[in-house]
Amino acid sequence: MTCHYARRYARLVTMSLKADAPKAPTPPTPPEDSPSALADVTASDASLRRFLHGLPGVDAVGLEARAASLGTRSIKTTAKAYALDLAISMIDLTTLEGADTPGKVRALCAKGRNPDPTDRSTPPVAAICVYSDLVATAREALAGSGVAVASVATAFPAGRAARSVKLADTAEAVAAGADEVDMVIDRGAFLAGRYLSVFEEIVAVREACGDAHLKVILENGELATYDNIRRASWLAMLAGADFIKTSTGKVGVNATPANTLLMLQAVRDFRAATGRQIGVKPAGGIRTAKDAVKFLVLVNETAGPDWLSPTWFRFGASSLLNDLLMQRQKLGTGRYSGPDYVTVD
Ligand SMILES: O=C[C@H](O)COP(=O)(O)O
Repeated sequence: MTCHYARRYARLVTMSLKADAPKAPTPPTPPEDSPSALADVTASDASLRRFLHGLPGVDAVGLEARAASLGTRSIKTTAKAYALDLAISMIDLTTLEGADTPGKVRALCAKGRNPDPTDRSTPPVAAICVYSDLVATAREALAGSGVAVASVATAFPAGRAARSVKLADTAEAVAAGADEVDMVIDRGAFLAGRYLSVFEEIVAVREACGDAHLKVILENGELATYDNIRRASWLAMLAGADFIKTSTGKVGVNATPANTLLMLQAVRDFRAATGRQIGVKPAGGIRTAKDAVKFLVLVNETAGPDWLSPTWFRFGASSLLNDLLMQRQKLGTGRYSGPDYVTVD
């Protein structure tokens, strides 16, 4: 990347980060020279480092204050009904336990495709997310439902394996019928500043995905700083991620309003710079309808309404659906059902 491009992109990002209001919903026309500019950015370890370290530093206090203030917004009852259904339709209903069985995955698939058998107006979830060896089971259980199969891959959650193993893991998941692959980045390489190695690995996994969508998990809880989360977001987007995802759900700090807000800014700015829209998936620790609605407010106010659909925003969650169903039922009938209303996963 030339200094000219570094300055130009840094300026563009700085400008768009200054505005609090969401951007216009129509994707802007990308700069005419954007492909060559992006190729320059990733031409070498040095140019990639220059670009990532040229991104504006994150004002941590401002970021957290903004996330907290958006979290206090209340929404009207009519908007709440819409928000609950939207949140359900955005769930990647997840089971990622060592003790997972085909039976458990089949039960989860049945729940995901028809979350409330007493109310057929309840939308299905977006996807069922499982380990790669259970993809075939999920594929069969979801046949004809329109619910996607997502598979974690690349030696999830640690990502500590040879690249050949990670690529084989990805290829197997896709061959078994995964529509979406959730990979983890090599945090060790990232934190050591070996950005090009992380970039190349994402590119290789992207290739192994074929037509499957690629979600790139940054594992924010291990990246130590907000500046690193911004850098990792840009790195993943430059490498061809379809989605950037906060966390595996397996470390101490997972999705937070602040780190999700930061990633929403990144996808907004990336689209302004390149014309390419990338999705965002907060995952881990999102368990209540109240929290889900707060995240939807963040999406609307930061990236904008273009991201308010399952195509561009997902919740990675194992138990959020239960609370959304309880709140949905309360909204419809004025009371909560008994404890048997939702299945316990
Ligand atoms: O990607 C999804 C997470 O692993 C699920 O986390 P959770 O059990 O905290 O909802």
